[in-house]
Amino acid sequence: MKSKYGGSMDKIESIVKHGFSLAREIGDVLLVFTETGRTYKVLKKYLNKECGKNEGKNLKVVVTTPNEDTYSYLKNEKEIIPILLKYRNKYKSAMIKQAMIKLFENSLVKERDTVVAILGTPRASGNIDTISLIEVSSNDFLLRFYRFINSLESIKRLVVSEVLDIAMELSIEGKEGKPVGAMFVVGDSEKVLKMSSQLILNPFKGHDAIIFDKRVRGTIKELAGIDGAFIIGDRGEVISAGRYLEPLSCTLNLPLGLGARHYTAAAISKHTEAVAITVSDSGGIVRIFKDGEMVVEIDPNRLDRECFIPCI
Ligand SMILES: Nc1ncnc2c1ncn2[C@@H]1O[C@H](COP(=O)(O)OP(=O)(O)OP(=O)(O)O)[C@@H](O)[C@H]1O
Ligand SMILES: [Mn+2]
Repeated sequence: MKSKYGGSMDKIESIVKHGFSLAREIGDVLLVFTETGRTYKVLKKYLNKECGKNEGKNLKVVVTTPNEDTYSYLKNEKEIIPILLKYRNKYKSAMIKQAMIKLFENSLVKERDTVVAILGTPRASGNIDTISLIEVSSNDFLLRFYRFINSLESIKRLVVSEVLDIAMELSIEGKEGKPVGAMFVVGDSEKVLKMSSQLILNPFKGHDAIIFDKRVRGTIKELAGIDGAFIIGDRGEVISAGRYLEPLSCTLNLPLGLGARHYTAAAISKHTEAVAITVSDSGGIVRIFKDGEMVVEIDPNRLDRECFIPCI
């Protein structure tokens, strides 16, 4: 039977059925990707069926979508954990990476966990064609990100996750169709401010702006590309933009080819408790610096071989 979205229903049905039974057999988390919610509706039959019940197996079922309407529908569904993806990727591995980052940020996955993902070609709704096995501990990128995000105390983790979302959106969307660079310095702001000075009048002065506010998010994206860094407090307060960082000089062990933005980000993270997140304006790669090290490097869209996730 052809579904109105193109993929044949029987194919989708059997992928969901086998993905679910695989997850029950060897997985800790079942991660289902859906645009319209239809794949979830196929899964729901197995979740509710007597034999499908995950008795004695606390299998977490996460359903993720980039579609706000689908997300509001999923939020009312029992037995699943809905996650909203902030943007649509071009590649399956990038889509899985985005979802895995969300799972880490929400403490839904532990280091030794196995995740079974059911997905299709991104941006082609209804075309479920892949079951993927993700072992956090055997994937270098995922393991590094997992350990980084778990090294942060809970509030800071929320703030860093929000800033990382903004950085990833800037990387994907750019500004007026061109790549845009940015640097965000999160936490230990008193010390960071002492090690920096305003390049321009501070647009956030006196505004009590908070990073979780959608209007502030929009303002930051509008201002992205100006010289200097955004300074964000431990609780998400946006303290300044256009800030020139002058950290003490230090020897850093960074990959070759990075310039002043990245060196300064690493240096400020070495001399303070701050985490620095950069978006490169040549290529859009997002990098995270902590304790003077580049701990994570993410290219939200390129098919990143090194962390290509094996798909069945
Ligand atoms: N010390 C600093 N403090 C704040 N911002 C800085 C500092 N150094 C550089 N930047 C910002 O980084 C931008 C890019 O500088 P540069 O090209 O040297 O860095 P980069 O590491 O090569 O980054 P990109 O990959 O984006 O080109 C500068 O225009 C400036 O806005
Ligand atoms: Mn440069």
